[in-house]
Amino acid sequence: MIRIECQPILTAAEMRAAENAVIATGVSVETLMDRAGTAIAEAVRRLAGTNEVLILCGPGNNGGDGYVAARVLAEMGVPVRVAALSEPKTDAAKSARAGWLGPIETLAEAKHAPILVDALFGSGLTRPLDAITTPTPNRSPADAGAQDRPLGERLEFSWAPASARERSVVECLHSLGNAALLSIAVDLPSGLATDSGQALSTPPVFDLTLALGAVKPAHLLQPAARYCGQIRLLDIGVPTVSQAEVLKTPSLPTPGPDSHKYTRGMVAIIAGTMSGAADLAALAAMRAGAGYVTLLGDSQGPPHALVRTPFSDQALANDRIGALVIGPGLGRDDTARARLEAALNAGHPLIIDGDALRLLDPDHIKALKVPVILTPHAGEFDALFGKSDTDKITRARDAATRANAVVVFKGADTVIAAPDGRVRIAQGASDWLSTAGTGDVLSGAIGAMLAAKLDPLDSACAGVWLHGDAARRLGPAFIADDLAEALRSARASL
Ligand SMILES: NC(=O)C1=CN([C@@H]2O[C@H](COP(=O)(O)OP(=O)(O)OC[C@H]3O[C@@H](n4cnc5c(N)ncnc54)[C@H](OP(=O)(O)O)[C@@H]3O)[C@@H](O)[C@H]2O)[C@@H](O)CC1
Ligand SMILES: [K+]
Repeated sequence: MIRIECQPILTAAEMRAAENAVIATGVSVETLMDRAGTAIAEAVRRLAGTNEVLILCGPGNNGGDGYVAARVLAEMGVPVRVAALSEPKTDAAKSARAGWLGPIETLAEAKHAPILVDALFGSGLTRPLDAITTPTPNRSPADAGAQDRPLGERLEFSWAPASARERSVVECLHSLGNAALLSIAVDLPSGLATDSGQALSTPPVFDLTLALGAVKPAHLLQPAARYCGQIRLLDIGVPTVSQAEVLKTPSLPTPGPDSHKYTRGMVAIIAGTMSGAADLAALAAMRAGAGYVTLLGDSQGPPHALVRTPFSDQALANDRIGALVIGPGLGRDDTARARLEAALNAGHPLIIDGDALRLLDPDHIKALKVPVILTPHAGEFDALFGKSDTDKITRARDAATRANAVVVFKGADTVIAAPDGRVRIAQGASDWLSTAGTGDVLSGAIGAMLAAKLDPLDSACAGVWLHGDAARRLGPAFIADDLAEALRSARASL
């Protein structure tokens, strides 16, 4: 089981292409399925101990992985049962099914077990699970329970119309998941759309998802990601490359004996109508490691290390400024517009956030000759680039190309896109980040990275990573001031 940090992220089609490339070298689908099922069985055995395992198998290759895992677990001596939704449809899944010599229960009648393994649907799911009625096996009501059926006896399913007494697949999955001590999804929790991260149906929240061969967008994008629990990658011998990767822990420059405040980087923050937001960005820039932070605008108070200067074209012209942050608390009045115009023309690398994003034209940004990082949340993104039903990765990538800027599309699933198509997605954001001022903190942290001369994509990634790590350290109910302070601990952990 491999941690997913830094791993390539593949869509369903990209994963199929990667598998087909391996198949073209003479490796059969059955071999890939055998590798997948064996890796699943090994992972499950480590977690299950002596507990009984129930594996739910669907009609496609995800179900095939489940049958292989069941066979291998049984060979390992782990108590295992199988429940199926229907007969397998693909040749590989049929062959995997044939290798399982134990009985098969119906999903609707399956009794729970301490360990639940969901191999109903993976990357092939195209429609909601509720569209499925539970199948009924062709056997008499007097027939004994499936568990008592002799080894190897086949159970033929037929598809019956839904009746009031039939349980939907979603209901079965929830009730078995709720009763389990540990629930594990094979590749993806059943019900999730691989590429968009939408929940076509609502699965239970799993404890662990075992991604096969590669991380998929649904492991990271909301709402899908919330159902995955911990995510681990299983290697099935399929080489993968992608321009999209899971955000990694940054490697940041540390000061040496020759360092001084300017070599560590000077960040200027432009204040506006709500100076507290600019104060938060400034504090964050300092705690993220900037050598010199100046706040241009009308504000007072600690910390004393923050250099407060009235806004002027002359103050903005300081050629030591390595990153200029504009937007937090800027307002949207004429003064705000004038300050934004001055910032765009100042010739410094820019982080544009908050109110400034509401005043911008993306095609204007494209014409700028300096590195630009935009940090919109969903509302600001829609206002700047327009609404769309397309997935978040594609939207962020298209926006980055259109504006010729790094775009940090914020949220519980922050997507960072560069104009050249590279994408990084953060995982495991704290839900407690949903509080006022955390966006201001992020813009300051990114400012510190850009001023330290990291390239724009690396700056955005490092800022998002530090921000996420600081939030995790704080636990519940922190405020943005705490978050800015905690950036120091996040940096110290590197
Ligand atoms: N390819 C490889 O080399 C390897 C692939 N691997 C594994 O394969 C998985 C992908 O397999 P997959 O493509 O067969 O898709 P899967 O998720 O099993 O489901 C598709 C089936 O479900 C059906 N179906 C869809 N929606 C439905 C609905 N709502 N209600 C009812 N039915 C529905 C659909 O029917 P159809 O849409 O064609 O009518 C089809 O029969 C992947 O996640 C990984 O686990 C590994 O073994 C490694 C090697
Ligand atoms: K699954």
